[in-house]
Formats: sequence, structure tokens, C-alpha cells
Amino acid sequence: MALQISPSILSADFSRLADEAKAVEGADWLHVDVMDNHFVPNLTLGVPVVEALGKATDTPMDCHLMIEDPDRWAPQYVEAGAGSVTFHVEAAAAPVRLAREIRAKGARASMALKPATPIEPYEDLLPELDMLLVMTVEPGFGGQAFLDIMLPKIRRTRQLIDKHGLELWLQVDGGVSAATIERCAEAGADVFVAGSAVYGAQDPAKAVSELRGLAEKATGAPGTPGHAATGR
Ligand SMILES: O=C(CO)[C@H](O)[C@H](O)COP(=O)(O)O
Repeated sequence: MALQISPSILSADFSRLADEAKAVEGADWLHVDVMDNHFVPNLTLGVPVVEALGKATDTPMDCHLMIEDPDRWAPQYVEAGAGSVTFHVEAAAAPVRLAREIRAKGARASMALKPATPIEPYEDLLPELDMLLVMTVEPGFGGQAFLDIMLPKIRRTRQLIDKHGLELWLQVDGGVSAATIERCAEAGADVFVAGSAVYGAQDPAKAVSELRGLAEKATGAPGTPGHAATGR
């Protein structure tokens, strides 16, 4: 599958969310960071804002729930219009049941791992998912430095995905920029969340296409599935 860029609106101007969403309409997804001030020490937005954003843009929404009790809330984000819903495994009471419910409601089901959470205990869950998110910063804030120490986890996750022959997407989020995206792509990531690297740029749409170009350069020809190109 092709490499995908998902700009994070956490770094956008919240007083102009509709315009900021339109500014990145060449992106594959709009990454929406939902934080509850419990699972992470920050508070952002909820279901009504996601519903409104969905009316303001044609870009599908990739909702990253950094909240407690995602088992209760995630289905509501599907109903609000999210095309992909990511819950944290550290917060979910029943991750398999939740992934199945998200899929049954018509969205892509995705599970996130904080930096200190290993992938290996979740190998058997991978077929239940459409995407796995490896956090490359501690969740909670935009603009943090990329954690290089996550690169081996990205590689090991890619190996597990390929070992099982899954179509699962591998997303990275946190500190992804022109300086770090190539390393993420080489390690096996294929969906890249970028907040400050996109919304901190003079031209967000141009930043999206530059990031896409760098990821493609790191993995092979444009449009070529990353693992085929690199033999992962
Ligand atoms: O999930 C997040 C923070 O918890 C954000 O999506 C992420 O940090 C994006 O911001 P940046 O690209 O500036 O690091």
C-alpha cells in the first residue's frame, strides 16, 4: 500500500479549525487528537467537534483517542464520522471486542502503543486491526522531540505484520518531520502523523507533499509498497 500522510490538527489554530482542515486537503487523513486530561495531561476536543469537522472537510478523519474508557467512547467517534478510530491498548478493557465493534460500525479499527508498551504481547491481536500506531513521543502534546529509541519497535512491528501476511497499516505519531520521516519509513512505518511539521510550516499543503516525497524516497519508487521496495 502507498505511504500516507496524516496531519495532526493538534498543531492547528483551534479558532479556525474548518479552514485549517481545508488547508491540508491533499493529505490522506486528518489526524484528530482527542485528549481527556485523564489518560494524558491535556484536554482537547470531543464528539461534537469531530462531527462539525467532518462537515467542514472531505478528508477522512483518523481519530486518535488518548482517553480513558475508550470501550465506551470509541463507537461514538465512528457515529460522528471518523473513518478510522485509534484506541490505546493501555486504556481499553476489552481491545478485541472494541476493535470488532469499531469495524462493525464501519470504520477502520486501530490500536496505539505508548512508548513503554511492547508490541510482542499483542501479536495475536493484529488480525483484528486495520492499523497499529507506535507512538514516537509520550502522548499528550505536540512539538516534542522524536524518540529514536522507538525505531527498533517499529522494525519489530513491521516484521510481525509481514510474518502474518497482514494488510495492517503501521502508523507513527510524534516528532515526525523532514528530519525524521525517512528513518520511520525505512523502519517500516507507512502512515505518518505530523503536527508541527505541517501546521508550523508556511504552506501546510506543501509540507504534506514534501513529507510524502521524503518517505517515498526512503522506501523506493512513488506508490510502491514500502516493504516490497525494501525487502522488509
Ligand atoms: O498524538 C499526539 C501527541 O500526543 C500528536 O498527534 C503528535 O504529537 C503530533 O504532533 P507533532 O508532530 O508536533 O509531534
